[in-house]
Amino acid sequence: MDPNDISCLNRHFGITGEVVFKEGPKGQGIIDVSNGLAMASIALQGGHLISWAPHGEELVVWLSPNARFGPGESIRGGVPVCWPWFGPHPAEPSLPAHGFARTSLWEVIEVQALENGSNRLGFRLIRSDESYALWPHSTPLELYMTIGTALEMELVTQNDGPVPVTVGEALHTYFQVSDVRRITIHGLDGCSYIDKADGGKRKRQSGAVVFTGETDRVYLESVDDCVIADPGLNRRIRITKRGSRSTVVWNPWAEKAKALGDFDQDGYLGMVCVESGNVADNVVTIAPGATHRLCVRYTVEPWH
Ligand SMILES: O=P(O)(O)OC[C@H]1O[C@@H](O)[C@H](O)[C@@H](O)[C@@H]1O
Repeated sequence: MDPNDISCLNRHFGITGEVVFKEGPKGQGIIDVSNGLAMASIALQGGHLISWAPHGEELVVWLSPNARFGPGESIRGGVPVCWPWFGPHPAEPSLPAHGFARTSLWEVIEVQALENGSNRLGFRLIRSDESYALWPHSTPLELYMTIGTALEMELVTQNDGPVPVTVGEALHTYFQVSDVRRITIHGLDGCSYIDKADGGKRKRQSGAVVFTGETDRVYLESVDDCVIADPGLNRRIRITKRGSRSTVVWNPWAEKAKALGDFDQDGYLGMVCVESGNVADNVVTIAPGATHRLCVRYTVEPWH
């Protein structure tokens, strides 16, 4: 099946009124999910979830109004899939930052209506000559999303090759917040981190994370739940994970956001990235024939 053919996708995988494939900005294939519990949208390029909110809740996942949707462009916001390396390539800095999964086309492999009212969607990364040139390994990659009161995402890397492969990865989730200067992030107290906004110095977190300027940190050996406490939106967002030993916390602040060019005026104040993955010291080596799973669950809790 042509992975871009909207009517074919609707015929094979659509669920009337619940899971609908459509043409989005710049002709990109988009899936709109609206069930009794939540709404979400996903771009087929990047296997990129671009919005999610349980019913009755403000958007949880943030998307820049200036996000670019062109072929091969990464979308500012949502949940970019960083794979098979995170940030700059470890040996070759001219290669695309965060790997190629977020700019590649993904094919749909399953859509299900679950008994609890959620929808489960499955995607497989489509490999191309270009991506084999960047990453000459046979490592099929699948992504599963369950859309309901909770959002669950599972990134599954299979090593089909004859040698071990080492993967860096993250679900680079952008969260909508009332004002990044007023939120706190809990669950990282005592973790050591690489401060990318301070020349890569190694530091240790003490207490909750607060934001007073550009923040770009890779927390290592971080396995506990992270909670974004947002008094302005009267809620806490809980991030629970398995198969992930790193958490990346990022806000570009004013100058960097301006330089990136796909944030709107003061847009950086309304977002924060809390990324679950395996990065830097925590990259994962997968033995031949083995499978690695990165699983993350997002829920919204009331303030009180
Ligand atoms: O602009 P990009 O490639 O989407 O990356 C955004 C940010 O992603 C974060 O994960 C990195 O830690 C930052 O260093 C980076 O600036």
